[in-house]
Amino acid sequence: MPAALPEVRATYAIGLRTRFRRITTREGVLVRGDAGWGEVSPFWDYDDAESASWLRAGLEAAEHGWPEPVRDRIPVNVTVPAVGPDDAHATVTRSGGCTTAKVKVAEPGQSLADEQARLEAVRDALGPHGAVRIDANAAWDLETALDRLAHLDRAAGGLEYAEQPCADVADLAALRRRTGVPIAADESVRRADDPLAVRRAEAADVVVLKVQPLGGVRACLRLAADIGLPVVVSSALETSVGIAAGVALAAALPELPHACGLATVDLLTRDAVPEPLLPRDGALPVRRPEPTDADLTAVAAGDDVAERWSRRLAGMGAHLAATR
Ligand SMILES: O=C(O)CCC(=O)C1=CC=C[C@@H](O)[C@@H]1C(=O)O
Ligand SMILES: [Mg+2]
Repeated sequence: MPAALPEVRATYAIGLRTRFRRITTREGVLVRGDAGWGEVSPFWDYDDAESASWLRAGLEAAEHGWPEPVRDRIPVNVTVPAVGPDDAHATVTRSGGCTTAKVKVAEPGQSLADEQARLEAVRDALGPHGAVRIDANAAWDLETALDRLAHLDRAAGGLEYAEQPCADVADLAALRRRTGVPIAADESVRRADDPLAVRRAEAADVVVLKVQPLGGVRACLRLAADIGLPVVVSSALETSVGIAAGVALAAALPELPHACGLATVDLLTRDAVPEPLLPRDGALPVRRPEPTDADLTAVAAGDDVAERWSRRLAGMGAHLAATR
């Protein structure tokens, strides 16, 4: 039997200001239940089985809400896509006071020199006291990672950490033993059959947790407790409706030693709420913005896209029901 699907209030299609993760438009559905608004927006390259966790997170938001916060502001990093140095500099400067930057590297078609120039520009914009982290999205083999990290650590004037430099947990562990740059695991947690393998292999200093891919705020809190490593909560490039779930997780974690990757609404050309979750003084407030009818109309996708999402939701629902 399929899982009960939430009430879909809008299917959205919103442009990205810069190509990110090789996409230029973000799509998803906004749902509404007794506890509030939720977002379900798995990327199109995820099948129904992998997307079922994203639906589970949207259902949690709409039907149950989230645990009580233990803090009221969430320090965040500015996210710098794989852009040129001038754009990277400007992105940091107009970030809303972020003192940590996460810089995308290993973009296909770009050179080490492109990455070095981007990192130098980011350090220049942040000043000496800011923190710079990079994300390679699992692109490098072990030897490439060792070589790149040495160069990029220098260009950045010191890296806070490198997120998912290699795909394999064994390679992350080997790299961690051979470099002074701390390692963060993202895909090895959110797309792995066994997210605890990172801990057992001593493959990471930090884990990146994302609410939708990991099936909700409560599922992430359990995972954080099981893994026992410092957590950075990051977005899955959602509207402020989805970002609010990440904020709720970051607000409920017992410890939050690093800035979170939740300042991504600015990567979208518009948001689905009147008051977007954007940083001020480098932090997001702990609140839950609500879309208005005018917002929903402004972000609404065409009928063909809405029809594709309706079929997709049914497929996710069937998987969720089968795994309950
Ligand atoms: O962590 C951040 O600063 C922003 C979120 C972010 O980088 C990502 C969001 C969505 C998809 C991913 O490719 C990407 C990531 O790998 O962390
Ligand atoms: Mg990542």
